[in-house]
Amino acid sequence: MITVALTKGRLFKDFIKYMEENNLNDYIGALTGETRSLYTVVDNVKFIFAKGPDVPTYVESGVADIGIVGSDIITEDEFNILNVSQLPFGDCHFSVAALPGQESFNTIATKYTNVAFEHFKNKKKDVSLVHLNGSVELAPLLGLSDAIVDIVQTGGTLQDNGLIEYEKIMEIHARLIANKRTFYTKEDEIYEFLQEIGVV
Ligand SMILES: Nc1ncnc2c1ncn2[C@@H]1O[C@H](COP(=O)(O)OP(=O)(O)OP(=O)(O)O)[C@@H](O)[C@H]1O
Ligand SMILES: O=P(O)(O)OC[C@H]1O[C@H](OP(=O)(O)OP(=O)(O)O)[C@H](O)[C@@H]1O
Repeated sequence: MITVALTKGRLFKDFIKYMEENNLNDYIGALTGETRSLYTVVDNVKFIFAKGPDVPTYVESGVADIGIVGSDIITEDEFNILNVSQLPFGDCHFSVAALPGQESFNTIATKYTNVAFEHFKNKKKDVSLVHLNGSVELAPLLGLSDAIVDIVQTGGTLQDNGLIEYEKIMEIHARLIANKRTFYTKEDEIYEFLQEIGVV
């Protein structure tokens, strides 16, 4: 038996869409049922459904053998895991955004304080960071910050709130991560699963 930690929310929807588009039908039925259960077992694979930042925690501990997580999560925080490979879904990017005509970028609101800190440090720019847990676009509208560092996918949220992108910081993709020990001790089962989902 192997345990696979899946990120709930958008990344899960992208994963299902990717499998549907590629006719990888082994797991779709079991994963898309109407239930609030947070795990399901299909043959030799147990899937658990977790919030993004918790997926590497499960994998690091060995409770899960492999995981699917956004690169945003493992860029923001360090985990003792194998960062195995990029997956062909979950594409978006980190950007700096603000109101049009904004001239100073001294205060930055973000969920991703480490990403923002590194970005402005590399530019040799000293900024104050304001940590928020969501709806980050509100901050420049209300004067809490000059700008934000946030994930942009369609650009719809920025547009609907009258903000524009000033700088793209980095691309984000779904990543396959693995436990440093069980990736080798359960190599055959993991390889078989990765074949079934078309990533090897
Ligand atoms: N538009 C987007 N906004 C945020 N994350 C996105 C977006 N598009 C793809 N992703 C990817 O999906 C992952 C999970 O995103 P999701 O929005 O479901 O979680 P979240 O915003 O952390 O959760 P919640 O909204 O419940 O706090 C992210 O870690 C990221 O890699
Ligand atoms: O470019 P878009 O396609 O509009 O996507 C980007 C938006 O989606 C995410 O927010 P989310 O909906 O997860 O809500 P949150 O602000 O509460 O995190 C992200 O933080 C942006 O606000």
